[in-house]
Order: sequence, then structure tokens, then C-alpha cells
Amino acid sequence: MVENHPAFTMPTTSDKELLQAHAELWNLTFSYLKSMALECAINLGVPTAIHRCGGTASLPDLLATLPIPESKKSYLPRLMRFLVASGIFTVDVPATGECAKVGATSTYCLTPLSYLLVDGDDTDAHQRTSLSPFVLSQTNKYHVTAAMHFSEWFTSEEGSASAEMPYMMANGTNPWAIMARDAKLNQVFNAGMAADTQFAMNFIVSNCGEVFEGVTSIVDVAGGTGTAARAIAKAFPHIKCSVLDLPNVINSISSDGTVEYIVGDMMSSIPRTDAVFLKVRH
Ligand SMILES: C[S@@+](CC[C@H](N)C(=O)[O-])C[C@H]1O[C@@H](n2cnc3c(N)ncnc32)[C@H](O)[C@@H]1O
Repeated sequence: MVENHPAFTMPTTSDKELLQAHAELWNLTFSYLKSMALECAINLGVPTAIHRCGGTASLPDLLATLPIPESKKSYLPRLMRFLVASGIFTVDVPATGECAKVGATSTYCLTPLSYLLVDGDDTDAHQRTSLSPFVLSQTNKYHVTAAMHFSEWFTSEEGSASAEMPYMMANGTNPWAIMARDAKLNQVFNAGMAADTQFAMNFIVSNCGEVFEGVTSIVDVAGGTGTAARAIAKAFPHIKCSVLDLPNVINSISSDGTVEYIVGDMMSSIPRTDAVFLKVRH
């Protein structure tokens, strides 16, 4: 017997809700531009320029320092407006009557987020780790193009030529093979991993020291350029720390003697050790 279901009816949506939904749809459609504008701001040095101006900078201040030729200067306010709307900076507009507008007297300020992107210098008392390299490591053409293959990956049959992971579909091989052949990306990616790892390790060694108790040797498997291992060795000098990674990573390091660097493939073997440290990103 077939049950009778009441006819499905669309919940009524008001014009106001549809208008709001339309705005959100636009927001989502163009949100890839947020990553690209963030990458652009970092490459132009905007966070560091604002920091060096004392944490707030006017448009003329920025134009005086950023590497933007005369012919492109009039476009900077557009980029800044987008970055402000994305929450990367804030802007102070001096109230001038009813229609206060961003202009030469407005000042852009760092937010906690953009403070994380400021390059440190020798005078930096806080010894901050800039996370700009991390952003640049993730906004490269290989990663971005891979993300454009999601639907193709979902609709391809397992085992078919195009069923490889989206990264392979886009770039013809896996990320590590790309790093091995593209020296610039290898450098940018490893610097990005190191920056993010330094940020995390500052917290881990100060707050999670108990996990290293009783350990005398540790191998950081797929440990990149050794940032985590060096942080562990510095905080717990009794632990013998080693880093295992692929040749293109290990061969790019100049050792300072604090940790041992081992070229290897973690899928083949891992050196004998008390503990294995494996830090990956999800
Ligand atoms: C996402 S990065 C993480 C690096 C480091 N653990 C960190 O958190 O900063 C992944 C690392 O795994 C390494 N890797 C990938 N395949 C590997 C393999 N088969 N054997 C050893 N290392 C590998 C890469 O070279 C890269 O340095």
C-alpha cells in the first residue's frame, strides 16, 4: 500500500530573505578573491608597512612605501577597501559631516589577524613569527588549480584515469614531486610550513611539555626543515632530536648541529627511536 504524503511545499521565503540570500551567494561566489587579495597584500608588504608606520597608516603613507608604480597607485584604495571588508584591516575615517568617505586622511589599522602577518625585525621584542609565509605556501597556483578539480574528482569513477586526487588531476603528479622539481615552490612551501610550525611549537613546548617526559630520542617524521625538532631540542636539551624528510627538503637545510637531518622515505623505514613525532595539517 502506498502511503499518502502531504504534498511538499516550499517554506515561504520573503523578498527580504531572498535579497539577503542573494547577497550571501555573491559573497560566497567571490570569496576566492579574499585569499587572492590576502596574498596580494602580503606580497606588497601592506601588513608590515602599516606596522612600521606605528600600527596605523594613511593611504599616502602606504603609497610612499609600497612597491606600486605611479600608474597603479589609484587602485590601492580598492584593494584596501576589499581587505577591510574581509576583516584583514580596519579603517578609521575622520567624520566629515554626513557622508564620511575613505580618503587621504583616513587611516588603516592592523587587526589581530594582520598582526600575525607582520614581518619581524631585529628590534622586535616579542620575537613574533610572521605567518605570511604560511599564507603564501597555500595560495600557489598548484594548490589553487587543484581546488578547481573537486567536481571532476567526485564524478570520475574509481580506477579511471581521471580519478586521481584533485592535485594529481590538476598538476599531473603529487605535491612532493612538484616540490622536487620546482625549487621556488619548494622554498615557499617549506618556509610556510616552518612559520606555522614555529607558531604552534611556541605553544606546544610551553603548554604540553608533559608529552615529552621520559623520552630520550625523537624523530620528527616528515618534519620539513626541522622547526619542530629544533624547538623540542631547545626546550628539552636531553632529547636527541632528528628530522626525517625527502631529499628536496633536507638538502635545502644548512644544519646548525642542534638536530640530526635524515634523508629518507617514511613509507620505507623510520629510524629506531624512543618516540615518533608526526605533525600534519587537516
Ligand atoms: C605538510 S608538510 C609538514 C611538514 C612538518 N611536519 C610541519 O608540520 O611543518 C609534509 C611534509 O611531509 C614530507 N613528506 C611527504 N612525503 C614523505 C615521505 N614519503 N617521506 C618523508 N617525508 C615526506 C614533505 O616533504 C613535507 O615536508
